[in-house]
Amino acid sequence: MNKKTKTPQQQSQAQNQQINQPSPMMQPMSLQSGPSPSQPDTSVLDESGGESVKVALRIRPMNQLEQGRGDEQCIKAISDSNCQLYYKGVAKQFRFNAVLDERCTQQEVFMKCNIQELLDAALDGYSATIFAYGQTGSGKTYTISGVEERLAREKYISDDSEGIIPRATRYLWQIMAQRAEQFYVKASFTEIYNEQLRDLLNPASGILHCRWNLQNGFFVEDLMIVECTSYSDIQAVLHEGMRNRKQGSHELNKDSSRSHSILTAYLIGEQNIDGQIVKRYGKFSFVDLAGSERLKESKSQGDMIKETGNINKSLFTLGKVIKSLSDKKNKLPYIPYRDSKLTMLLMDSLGGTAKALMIACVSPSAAYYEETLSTINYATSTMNIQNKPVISMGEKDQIIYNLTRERDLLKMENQYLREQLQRYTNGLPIEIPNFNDKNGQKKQLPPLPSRPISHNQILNSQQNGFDQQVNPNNSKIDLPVNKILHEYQMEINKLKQENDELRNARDVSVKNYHIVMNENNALQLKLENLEQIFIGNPITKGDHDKSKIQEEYMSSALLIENSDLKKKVASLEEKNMELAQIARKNLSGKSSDPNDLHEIVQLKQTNNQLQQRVEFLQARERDLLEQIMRLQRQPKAYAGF
Ligand SMILES: Nc1ncnc2c1ncn2[C@@H]1O[C@H](COP(=O)(O)OP(=O)(O)OP(=O)(O)O)[C@@H](O)[C@H]1O
Repeated sequence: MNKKTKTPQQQSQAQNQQINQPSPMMQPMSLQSGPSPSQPDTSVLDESGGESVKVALRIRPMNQLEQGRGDEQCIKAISDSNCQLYYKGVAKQFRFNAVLDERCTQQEVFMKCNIQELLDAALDGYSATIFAYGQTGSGKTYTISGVEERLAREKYISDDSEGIIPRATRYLWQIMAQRAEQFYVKASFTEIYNEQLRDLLNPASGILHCRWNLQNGFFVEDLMIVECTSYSDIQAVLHEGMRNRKQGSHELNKDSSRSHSILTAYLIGEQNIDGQIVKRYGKFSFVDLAGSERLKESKSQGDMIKETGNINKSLFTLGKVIKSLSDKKNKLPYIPYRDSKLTMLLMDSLGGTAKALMIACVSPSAAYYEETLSTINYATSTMNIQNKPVISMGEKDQIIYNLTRERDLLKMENQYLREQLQRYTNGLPIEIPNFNDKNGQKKQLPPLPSRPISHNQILNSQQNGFDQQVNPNNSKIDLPVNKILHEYQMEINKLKQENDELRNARDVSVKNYHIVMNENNALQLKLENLEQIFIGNPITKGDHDKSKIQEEYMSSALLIENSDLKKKVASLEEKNMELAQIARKNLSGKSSDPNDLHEIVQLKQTNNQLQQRVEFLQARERDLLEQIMRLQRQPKAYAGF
């Protein structure tokens, strides 16, 4: 780890620059090739690109104190996402994105909270935050970092007890080595102690200030940001910070954290897109909050009483922020972010542009029922907070990025439409295109745009076109870049035109499909009706047995006069409808996707066959009617009936 001490002014400037522009002295990481383990983005997005803050509840095992007292359990997991809280024989159920019970290992926490997905997003340029919330001694530090005293030791040896930070950073380095971009990583570690900001990597710098600017929002001025060129560098950051973090010992936790800590990894990715270097500025923050406590329970003494007061005060403000963001009915006139340092620094993660995960930690003991209920209420409100995650990048890069994304999406869709139409013309079955290249490797889909887009938005953008046309006279963009942007725009316009034509051709085919489908249904119904008339009287060509026809006619005539017949006819019609539906399904095969154009070819063939059968039956019907008419003209034929 390279530690650099700067004058406060230099640091302030460097901070803003460093986050956005890696210093030329920084060594790019060596990249190796390998399969990309990147996962699909499974975040649920609303139409406006919003995404709720995810919440996992972790129940730690009973500790020695609780076991020794013979405490009863007040909370238990009943599924992967539900838990029950008991109080005086009454059980209340709560649902979270994940519920992790006392048997859940650290590795399972990492997997079940889908932390890899958040890390992938941070590498794509998003800001992501994981924060642990809960009563003192509930397992926040254990979850976020691991066993505190082990992490602070000079020689740290990794084991199963290690928490999210070591696992996440190790994952980051594995994935960075496999991705096509070049990454630069920096890290900072700060704590809020007694409502004052301190640098855990440079404690000598004293009390730091929280500032705000347009580019970064709230940030810690003069905070040391160190370059990390390897996993061991960031491990050293964790070790150094844990060593310097304010700790205290009280009745409920011998290693109680007396401060809120924030370890941030800045991930700057550089990607070459068609000869243009596009930069993205991802960020990952691991927040370990100090635990709330009741002085009566913790029996805190001396300075710790003041610390507890400050901890509880900032957590109270956090609660107000969460409440005002989540409770839409009782909205406060403003969100009280500025009421504490903690909420200022978490502004982006709560109701902002970051992806966020809260891990709410609780003790299972009934002795802390009230604290557990309070944590659950906070956690439940937090799930209602909507963030709007965005990728962070420069304006020029952003435009290029969005244009290439638009172009690639159009190319993909046009290729698919072309394939469909080609196959339809050749009468071949339609295949869903796979996105594998010739070597069987999964093709990388174009990266996400700055604002994640929903499927509808993709469709809309393809239907409505690229609304924000690039203005070639944009003075902020230099000339060569401007030319490139113009070329992109032209290419997109061409693709859009082709897309419109292909879509029209597809629409015509879909229309045909529906016409043929309806025709077939009508024919099928007709066929069923005709066949019903001849139930029990198989129709064979050349059947000229007159006496048989007479019988048929007479029994039919009587039936028609019978009032019960109407009911029978009605039920037969119902049956026919069912049969027609079954026939329809059989006709259309397994898929009823109107886009599946091959279906139309098959349907047309079936349609011809049905037409022939119906024509035959109609001829047969005419024949019978003629014979009936003839019989009517011979009254003797009825006499004996
Ligand atoms: N899931 C768990 N499995 C095993 N031990 C745990 C678990 N969770 C917590 N512990 C242990 O319980 C003790 C308290 O946990 P921890 O220090 O993480 O609590 P905390 O919520 O961070 O408390 P504080 O707010 O006081 O800092 C530690 O000794 C920790 O190792």
